[in-house]
Amino acid sequence: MSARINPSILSADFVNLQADLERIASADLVHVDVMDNHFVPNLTFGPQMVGRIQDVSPVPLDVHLMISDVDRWAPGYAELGAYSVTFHAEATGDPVALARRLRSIGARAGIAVKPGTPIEPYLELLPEFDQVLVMTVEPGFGGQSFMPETMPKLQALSAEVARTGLDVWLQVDGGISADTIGIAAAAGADTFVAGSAVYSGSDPASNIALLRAAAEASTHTH
Ligand SMILES: O=C(CO)[C@@H](O)[C@H](O)COP(=O)(O)O
Ligand SMILES: [Fe+2]
Repeated sequence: MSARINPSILSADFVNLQADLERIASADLVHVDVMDNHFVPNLTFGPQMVGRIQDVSPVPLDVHLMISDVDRWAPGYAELGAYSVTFHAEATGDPVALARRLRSIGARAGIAVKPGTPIEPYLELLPEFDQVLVMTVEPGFGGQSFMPETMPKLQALSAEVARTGLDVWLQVDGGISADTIGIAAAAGADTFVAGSAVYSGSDPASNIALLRAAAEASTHTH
């Protein structure tokens, strides 16, 4: 497996975003955190801004919706061309219907769970999704500490992926660094979001390479 590294632009410079996007051209996807100050206590940007990011980004968009009323808003992100659109399980009453709608528009459909949300109810729904995002911090802010107690959810997901042979990506988001990425990779994650660990310091490209090497080293030894 080649580890996918998706830098989060939550840690980028919002007034020099195009330049900060070009600095992560060696990444697999760019992770775009949409927050509404309702589902989470923080506010970022909406469809107009994400549309412009889509226009200029050197890599495809991995949109993470931390918003309420997601059934209303998520399809618009698929329509503007996002490669994947991930919504929170806690924000919709019908995750399967929403995932089908996103796929019908042409996006990969992702479902995310907060640290306190169990994964068991979603295991049997895996064929409906292209990606599952296990939050490794409480959603809302970058720069928080990785929560290792979320790892059993990844182990359950990767066992189910192995059992079924489905091609579902297992993503982690929050507190991922060169020190923690190996823990998540060993538990079964294959797609890694990193904000502060990519944009801190002067060279995001070498941070991406470091993270990729650390994830792959850990995957190969397990
Ligand atoms: O969704 C979120 C936060 O809610 C993330 O995507 C953060 O942006 C990750 O930042 P770091 O923990 O890597 O600094
Ligand atoms: Fe995120």
